[in-house]
Amino acid sequence: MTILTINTGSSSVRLAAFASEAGTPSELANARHDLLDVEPRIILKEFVKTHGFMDISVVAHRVVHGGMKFTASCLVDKEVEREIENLAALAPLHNPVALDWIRATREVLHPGVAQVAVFDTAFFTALPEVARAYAIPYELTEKHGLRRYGFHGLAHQAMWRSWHESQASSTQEEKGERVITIQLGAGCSITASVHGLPRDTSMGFSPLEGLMMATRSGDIDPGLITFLQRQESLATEQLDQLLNERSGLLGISGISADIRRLLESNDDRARLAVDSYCYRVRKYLGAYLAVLGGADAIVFGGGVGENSPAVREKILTGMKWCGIEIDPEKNRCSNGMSRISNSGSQVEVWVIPVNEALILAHEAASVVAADGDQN
Ligand SMILES: Nc1ncnc2c1ncn2[C@@H]1O[C@H](COP(=O)(O)OP(=O)(O)O)[C@@H](O)[C@H]1O
Ligand SMILES: CC(=O)OP(=O)(O)O
Ligand SMILES: [Mg+2]
Repeated sequence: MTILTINTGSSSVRLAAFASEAGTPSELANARHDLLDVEPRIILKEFVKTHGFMDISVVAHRVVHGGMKFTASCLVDKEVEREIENLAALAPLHNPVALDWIRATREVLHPGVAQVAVFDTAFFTALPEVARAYAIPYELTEKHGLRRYGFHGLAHQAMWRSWHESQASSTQEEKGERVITIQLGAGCSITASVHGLPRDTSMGFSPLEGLMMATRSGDIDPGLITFLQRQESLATEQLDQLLNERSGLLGISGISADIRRLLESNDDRARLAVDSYCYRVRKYLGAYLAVLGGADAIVFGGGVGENSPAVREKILTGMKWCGIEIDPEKNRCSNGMSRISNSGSQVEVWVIPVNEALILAHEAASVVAADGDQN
């Protein structure tokens, strides 16, 4: 069986194909495209043709917001599509794009191909109630399903699994399993987990809350929103756009959403943007150390987390007091999966390439198998 996985992020789309028989899916090919100017039909046709994949039997799509209804992966039908569409306003950078790819897949591949939706939110379904609740009137919470949903579920799961596998081969005594995973891509979030189960996470009801991101604000005082609404006479759509597309690194710097450009710049606002970005991660890290009562490992992933030693260093410098010490040389030279803490660090610090595609492939295989058992 050949599985195609499609991961639509806010700045990129990643395609991968896997061969899957009884065991672990093994990757055959992958491709990454910037989301700007991408036409799903053309990309899909090209990917299938280039690699000669004529036998794709299932396609797994990452869908960022699954709301209350989707707590596990499922086959996509008209009803599921409608629900993903209904949630589009809460994940405007993601759900509409995922829908585009679902529709393009139906057109480009043969009609019998099964499509599976794998939700970023599903991993956080069992988040403890204290971490989930918003302090607003409870009737509204119940009426609208207002909770911290949490996002980047595939990414945090992928980082945790890779870290856990690395421990299995370790000869040391059994390690604790309090892990803080930090996903820094175009979207950014941080999750505290124990034995692979999330205890808290920074993204909330929508993927806007928490850390500062490329173009998203992350945490801001809700009072600021009502102030701007009044003073700037902003309509709801304009506010959505301001907070999702014109804020974060881009908003503060006024130069770029790409942290590489800001790190190279001498501009004061570029520096402020990078400093605020790293400061926010450090602040959350402190909070999650308190939530977990310390940590056994910290893991960095995502386009920034995997590739920017400068950002990792800014976040973690001066944390020896709580047992975190990175090795500057290991940090600078990290390549692929690597441990960048020094030997005296009580908390291990890792850089781990985030393999969301493998999680997608596993989910696709199990949904198809469960469907086969039912029929
Ligand atoms: N070498 C690098 N140093 C710093 N940031 C990088 C580097 N390479 C890529 N990035 C950043 O990674 C981000 C994209 O990360 P990615 O995880 O692919 O995003 P997405 O959230 O779309 O999945 C971009 O904003 C880019 O600035
Ligand atoms: C949820 C989210 O922000 O995802 P991404 O970082 O891939 O845009
Ligand atoms: Mg991503």
